[in-house]
Amino acid sequence: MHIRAKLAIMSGAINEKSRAQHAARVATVQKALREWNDEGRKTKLCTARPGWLAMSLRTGRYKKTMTGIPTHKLGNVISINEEKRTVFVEPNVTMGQITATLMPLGWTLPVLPELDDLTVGGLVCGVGIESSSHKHGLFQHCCKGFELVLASGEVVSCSADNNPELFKAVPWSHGTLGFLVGAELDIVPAKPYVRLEYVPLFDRKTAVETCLESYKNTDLDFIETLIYSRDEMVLMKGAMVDKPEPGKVNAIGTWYKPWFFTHVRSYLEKKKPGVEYIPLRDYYHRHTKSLFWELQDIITFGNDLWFRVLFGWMMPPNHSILKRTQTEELRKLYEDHHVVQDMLVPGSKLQECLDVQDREFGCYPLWLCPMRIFPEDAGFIKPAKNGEEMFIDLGIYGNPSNKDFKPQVNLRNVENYVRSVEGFQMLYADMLQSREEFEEMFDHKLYRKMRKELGCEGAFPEVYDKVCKAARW
Ligand SMILES: NC(=O)C1=CN([C@@H]2O[C@H](COP(=O)(O)OP(=O)(O)OC[C@H]3O[C@@H](n4cnc5c(N)ncnc54)[C@H](OP(=O)(O)O)[C@@H]3O)[C@@H](O)[C@H]2O)C=CC1
Ligand SMILES: C=C(/C=C/[C@@H](C)[C@H]1CC[C@H]2C3=CC=C4C[C@@H](O)CC[C@]4(C)[C@H]3CC[C@]12C)C(C)C
Repeated sequence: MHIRAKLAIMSGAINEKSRAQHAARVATVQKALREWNDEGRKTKLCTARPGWLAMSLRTGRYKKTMTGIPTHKLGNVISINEEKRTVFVEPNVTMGQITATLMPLGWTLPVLPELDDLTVGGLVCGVGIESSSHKHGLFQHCCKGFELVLASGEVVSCSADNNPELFKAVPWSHGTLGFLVGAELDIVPAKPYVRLEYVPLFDRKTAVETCLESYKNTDLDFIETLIYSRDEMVLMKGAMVDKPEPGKVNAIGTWYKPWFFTHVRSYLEKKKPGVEYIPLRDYYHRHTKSLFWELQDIITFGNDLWFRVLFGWMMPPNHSILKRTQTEELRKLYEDHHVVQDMLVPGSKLQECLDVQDREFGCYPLWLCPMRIFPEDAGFIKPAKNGEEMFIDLGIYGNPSNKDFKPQVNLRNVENYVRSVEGFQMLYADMLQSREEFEEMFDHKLYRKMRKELGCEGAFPEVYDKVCKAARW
């Protein structure tokens, strides 16, 4: 089957047919926009993808008041160009779909964010990061081109050579310049296994130095750190390989296997490094089964052996079902007593940033994922003034141990700190900054220029108006 699929793709037969089907689906987006124009542009626009499907704790209030454009009906992989090493996909294609489609053909994405349900549209118009970002940058840096439908209904394409300003302005724009209907993404050869080296580290200062040094190693395909307490962390260094060493394969994605973060923690208990060979797809989706470590607060016995053996195949509960069935009380509980945040800070500030995290939240475990911000790619994000390219995503997910935790105080303090070190906040999470503070964190120059040129005012809200606290519940 895979060989036949490959032959058909190479002959172009599938590519041509699906391109025609894609054009028909784009026409439905254009039609919706024409109707909105004909009806006198009564409200602003957003996508019609229901808010509870979004990979965020929150749901946009604006979904109820704005006109929804049905981009979420576009969910197919359209064509693969093995010579050019690209794949053309529609915006509602998910990361799970991408690995299932590309890997049997021997390809993968350079940056493949790890939760199965993340969509290309959300990662392009928001931001995407993964443990290969120390080498390849953000999801946006692995995109060759975008196809958009503007508020007027016109279809435009952009890439580094064609319409380069629009190309730079789309990432982080949250659907406020136009509707993404297609994206051409880089692909790279996939190997069947990841050789993963686990390195337990015990003293914060030296551990952070060791991590920062390793993050520079672009010979590694993957690198990340999980931090379990002030002075306990495990650095993981991964490289794609063709063949595993006998007896060292660990298919961590199998339903009865322990949650990945608990498996990683076992290296702290053993107090010595180790090497395993993990099937590539299992590696990519290693944090999916336990939603990082969020599932331990939802199904407290979810990692017990009996549960894994009997019900592990059902995990994780779909985040959108959890959102859809969330009561107001539970929502409030999460809002007041739970942190889900990703702060992108310059590497040189990591030590300090961990201290700020301890003081304001005191959440553990933490996720460290290094990433590059290249000066030439800057758009909504500004490169560091001192030329530093290595940033670290500090992922904070869990219940704060700070007994006096108040989001309005402690999250605000962390946001202020991140802004003061020229860092960035990922915008899928609660964002409490004022409009002025937000404009200090993110560069609005190119964005505003594009909004003017494309006639976005009156058609789309600004990013701030989609991501601030008042816009979501
Ligand atoms: N590893 C990672 O990188 C992770 C990233 N995330 C975050 O989750 C989000 C992605 O989640 P996902 O559920 O896929 O996406 P979302 O539905 O959350 O969309 C994110 C933003 O992109 C806009 N958008 C999505 N598709 C389109 C489109 N076709 N055209 C125009 N605008 C669009 C949405 O607009 P609208 O609100 O109008 O629908 C929204 O503002 C990103 O913001 C990402 O940063 C979360 C977890 C992990
Ligand atoms: C951004 C990153 C990772 C983020 C994840 C840890 C969170 C992204 C979306 C979060 C969730 C969405 C909805 C939920 C429903 C609630 O009832 C329970 C919590 C949750 C499952 C919540 C949990 C955390 C997320 C999965 C990195 C990788 C850049």
